[in-house]
Amino acid sequence: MKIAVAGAGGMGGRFALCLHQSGNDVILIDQWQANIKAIRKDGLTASLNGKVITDQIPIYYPDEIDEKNEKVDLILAMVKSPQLDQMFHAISPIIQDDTYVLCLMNGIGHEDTLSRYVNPGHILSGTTMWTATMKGPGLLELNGEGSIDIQNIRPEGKQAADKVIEVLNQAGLNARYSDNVLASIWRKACITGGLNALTALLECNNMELRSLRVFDAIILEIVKEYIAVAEKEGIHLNQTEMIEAIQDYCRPTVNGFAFTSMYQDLIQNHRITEIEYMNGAISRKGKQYGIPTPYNELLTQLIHAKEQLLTAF
Ligand SMILES: NC(=O)C1=CN([C@@H]2O[C@H](COP(=O)(O)OP(=O)(O)OC[C@H]3O[C@@H](n4cnc5c(N)ncnc54)[C@H](OP(=O)(O)O)[C@@H]3O)[C@@H](O)[C@H]2O)C=CC1
Ligand SMILES: CC(C)(CO)C(=O)C(=O)O
Repeated sequence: MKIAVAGAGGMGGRFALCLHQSGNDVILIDQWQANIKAIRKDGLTASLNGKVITDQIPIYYPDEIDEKNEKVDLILAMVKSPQLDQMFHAISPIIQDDTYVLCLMNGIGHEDTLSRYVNPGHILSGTTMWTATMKGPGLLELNGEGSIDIQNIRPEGKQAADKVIEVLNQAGLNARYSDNVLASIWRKACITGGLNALTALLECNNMELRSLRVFDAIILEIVKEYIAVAEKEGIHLNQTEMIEAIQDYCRPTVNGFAFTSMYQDLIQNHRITEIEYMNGAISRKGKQYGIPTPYNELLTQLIHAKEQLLTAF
């Protein structure tokens, strides 16, 4: 399959590497100059569960992409949420009638952005529990295990979803079909809502967060707010299941030693975060439905305050 991975960060790099190594024709698209330079010069290098591998994968700036140089079967959307619209606007020349798009990014509402550029019948949506850390330009640290849940957002996309799952599984990415991907997206959003902002504010990894005496009490309130808002959107989240999923994720044998993507953005790289697509979305939707969401609102405000202190934002 010919696949363009839009966003050559940690996660885009992980998926590109696995898909390329399993025999697909893969290109990367990114706009981080140092990253592009490094990958063009030395290839994409990853420490994959301790084993170092390097692979040569073509990489382009978005404005180098036009309809004549690259016709792709699938675009994997793996940028940070605030960049999605800009990226798809820039690469719209390669989005043709038979192109499919798979979005595995964190956050709520990306299908609406993608629908501006792609026929909704060609959008596949999903979540992933794989993780990745960008150690520097062209350099990835990939630890632990993960999975991918996917569904077509319109019935006509089912055949494409099955084909993409097959390709992802050939690449060892542990993908499966979800009958209710919106619920999977909300479940994942609730996990990131519990972990990401707190780890960035407290500057700790998942396991350290889990060890704090206040952890259970705060997580309970965040999760309750997610559940109340999700219910209004017709999505049922189970409180015990969500809390156990968050606790489980922090175990040393799962992803306890990992740093969340928000920690990486804000604390390591001093970049603005995806908070508006995570706890911020709950706070906005809470207002819309008349549901109080004080924990998610405060977390959103505190992350914005920290963005103001640490970034040029
Ligand atoms: N990392 C993780 O463990 C997980 C992440 N996700 C989600 O996957 C999506 C992609 O995330 P992820 O791969 O982590 O994103 P990264 O931050 O690793 O990369 C995203 C983009 O940010 C830019 N960038 C990254 N690092 C730097 C830097 N140091 N300096 C300048 N620019 C930089 C690059 O493009 P540009 O220059 O165009 O900004 C890059 O394409 C997000 O929605 C995230 O929430 C989901 C599960 C786990
Ligand atoms: C790994 C996980 C699930 C942690 O919340 C995540 O998606 C992230 O870091 O953004």
